[in-house]
Amino acid sequence: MNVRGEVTEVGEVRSVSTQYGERDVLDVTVREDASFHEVSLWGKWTESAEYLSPGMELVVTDAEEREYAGETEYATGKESYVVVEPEFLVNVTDIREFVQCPRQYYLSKLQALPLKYAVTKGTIVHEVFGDLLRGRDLDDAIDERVREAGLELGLLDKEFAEVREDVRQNASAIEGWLNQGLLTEEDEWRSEYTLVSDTFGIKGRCDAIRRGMPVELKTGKNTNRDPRFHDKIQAACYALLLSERGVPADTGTLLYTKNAAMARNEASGDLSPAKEFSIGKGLLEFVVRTRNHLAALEWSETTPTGYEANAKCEYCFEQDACMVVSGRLGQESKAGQIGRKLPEAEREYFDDLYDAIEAERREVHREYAKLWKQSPDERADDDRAIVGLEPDSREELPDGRWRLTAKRPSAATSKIREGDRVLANDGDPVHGTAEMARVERLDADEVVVSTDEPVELRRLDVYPSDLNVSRMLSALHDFVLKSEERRRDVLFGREDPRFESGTETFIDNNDAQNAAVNRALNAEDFALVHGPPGTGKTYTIARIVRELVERGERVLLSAFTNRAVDNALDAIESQGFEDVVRVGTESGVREDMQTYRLSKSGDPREQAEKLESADVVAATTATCGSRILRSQEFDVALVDEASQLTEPDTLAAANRAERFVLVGDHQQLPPVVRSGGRLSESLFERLIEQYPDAGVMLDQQYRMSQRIQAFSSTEFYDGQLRPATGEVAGQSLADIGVTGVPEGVRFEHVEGTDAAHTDAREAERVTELVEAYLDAGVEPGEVGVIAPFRAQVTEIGRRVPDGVAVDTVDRFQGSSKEVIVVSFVASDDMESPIFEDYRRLNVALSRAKKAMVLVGDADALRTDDTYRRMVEWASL
Ligand SMILES: Nc1ncnc2c1ncn2[C@@H]1O[C@H](COP(=O)(O)OP(=O)(O)OP(=O)(O)O)[C@@H](O)[C@H]1O
Repeated sequence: MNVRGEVTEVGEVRSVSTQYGERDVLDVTVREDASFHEVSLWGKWTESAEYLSPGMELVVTDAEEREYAGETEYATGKESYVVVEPEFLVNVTDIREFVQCPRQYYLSKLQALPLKYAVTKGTIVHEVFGDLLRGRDLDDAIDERVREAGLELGLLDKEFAEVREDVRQNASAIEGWLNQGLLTEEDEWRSEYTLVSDTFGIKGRCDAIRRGMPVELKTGKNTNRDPRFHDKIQAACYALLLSERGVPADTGTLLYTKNAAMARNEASGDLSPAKEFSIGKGLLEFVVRTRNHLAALEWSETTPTGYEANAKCEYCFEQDACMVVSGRLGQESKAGQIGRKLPEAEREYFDDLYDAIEAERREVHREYAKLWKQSPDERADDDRAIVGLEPDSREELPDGRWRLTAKRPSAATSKIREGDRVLANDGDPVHGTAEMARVERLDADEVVVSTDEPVELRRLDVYPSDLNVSRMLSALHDFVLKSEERRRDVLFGREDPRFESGTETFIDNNDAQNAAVNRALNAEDFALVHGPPGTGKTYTIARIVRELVERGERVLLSAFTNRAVDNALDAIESQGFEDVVRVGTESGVREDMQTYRLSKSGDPREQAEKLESADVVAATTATCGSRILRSQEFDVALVDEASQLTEPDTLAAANRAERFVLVGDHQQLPPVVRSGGRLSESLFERLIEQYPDAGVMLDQQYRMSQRIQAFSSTEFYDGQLRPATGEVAGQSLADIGVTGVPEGVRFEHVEGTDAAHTDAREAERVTELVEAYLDAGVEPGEVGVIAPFRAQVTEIGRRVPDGVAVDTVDRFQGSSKEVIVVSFVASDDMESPIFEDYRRLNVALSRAKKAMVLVGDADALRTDDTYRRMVEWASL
């Protein structure tokens, strides 16, 4: 049986004589639910004494059980593994690096892979390998895969023909091996296999499985008889995960594709590309112990020094980088330190944000653990999965991928959207078969996804990825260790931001907007544009971009969401400016902006030229951290929705440019982070508080009637917000031909219940109100309903007619409607916060143009000061 629980006590390692001689043993107490277990860890498992501490989670698999003095005791047996913090899912590639050197693992985490030919080529060769296994023609596969990497190759100054030849040499080795008769008809192949283990706390994607055994591809050479040790480790990880699924994988194969590509006379060693080795329990235990060590370092937030493993720094090609990082950040490292130590403030800042980012990563892992901790129904209720699918058809596509279709008996709500990358699976995403998939279509009664390999499509799961977390870390690294001193002086408050003087007229009907454009153009370091709801942020951004380009500057235009990036492009386009390149995935970019989208695939030179010559490049901040955009430099980075971005996310864009302009509103939604803490404050908010003079607030709004905007203006903008024109102020439903229904703002009292997150009675009332507006002639697309909880959104969604948008505040930010109904989910007290914080309330109350109805329990709402003022205002 497996023992799994929280460590409450760790003993001392003792040596005892047993029938096998002297052996070490470590006693640990583990709490599993309400009971405490004494567990003895024997032999090498005692190593964990060095890092095991109370509070950690521990698993002992196949523990031996015995009764002693009326108590059940457990001990590790021959088959056992001991796993520390299994919920922290360590990537197989990280274990491999950690074995090479823990410090290298740390550095890779910080620095992110740059654009490098070896990396791009490696990816292409892996893809061609998968294609060959799927039975594709070698030449076709090479042609297509090289083309697909066209943009990266072009930026690396590579020609199509040259890369083709290079890849061919590597791929021929594989093909030769596949054809060597080594493989018989019985060979069962499967390429790219996603494996996750909730017991061992490991996840990864194996290059291929042959007869149930792992095969790993390496695009390097190795003339020794044996595979390299760290390569073996990687294959052993997969073997461990496979054996957990009942496949006793005792052999691993490493394919070194460069081996056959070398001239025969070059080396005297073993030139066969494939090297097999046997995988014994000892190696698997080593893998688990290494993984434990890594997880424990992460748990205790300790920076590796390199001493943990017996790393040989003098042979390491990362030695210099390692010494610089440790020198500047004042870290202990086996390689030693060079470089000047950064000022204390910067080191503290680095440490604080590093910890915050890693805390966020742990939250992502916790989210991941819900894949097995929650039942399918719980996941569906939580909107994290679409369950109960019935596999319908599967079709192999010309490129060897698969299109899978399934029927969807119930169209429950979920976070999954078309274009998302999800985990498609047979009903059990962890122990069954699961494949990464792209959602092609999501209808009420059918789903269509595409995958590399077919699966029985019974369920789709949200796939929590820590890619964004990794990108935050490299943005932090780039800022602290690579940015200009001047930038750090300003952002760390040692110098004030500077502005050139001079004012010109760019916008003649709005003074604040004009001041904002001037501030942005005059900024030598950065400028801030504070834009409350509907004040023309996008309009102002478009004007700034156009003017910068006219002055010969290269601009990076970025925002948190694809939607905001596309909106800004739209505004730029409507100013008659079209020299723009949009970087993003096909599914992320809006249909009418596809013409600006730069495809990653194509002729290397042409694609690179398009990017490098573009005056304006537009992408989300997440994409700003990609290999492609990290190869580009700009004069100015202009970031919209900056108040919704974490500081490192904003830096990802700012790092790419000499100056930056942030546009946002810290009185609306803050950054969305799971862990809270330091990441919930945006750089925008920090800077506007530190340097109010660097910002300009847009004070005229083009959206709400006078009556609607009043509360938001007094509560959140010191009463400074005002309607831009008389028409905006005095607008009424009559302007759109609707009469006989209430305008302005109204409060509807509904008696509260003690139900926490839904209220059916209130949903009924909301529906009646919506119907009254529709009956009076308001188009469904012009009516919106906002509720604080998803459960209430579902409750209302199933009642109101199609076409009426019903959603949470987060989904409404940035949009507006003629009529808005806000459901406060009447409850009889204010125990659970309604809109989490007042900023969400501000967003909810500033979406309507002409009519807004607030529905809730007035007595309960009145117990909070802000809500009391709101009820009074709405009941006027
Ligand atoms: N100076 C201006 N003169 C005329 N119309 C303007 C001006 N500035 C903005 N507008 C108009 O006001 C409307 C709102 O502007 P915009 O979409 O730029 O606002 P926003 O602040 O980005 O909105 P949100 O709060 O939703 O992000 C648009 O229709 C825009 O054309």
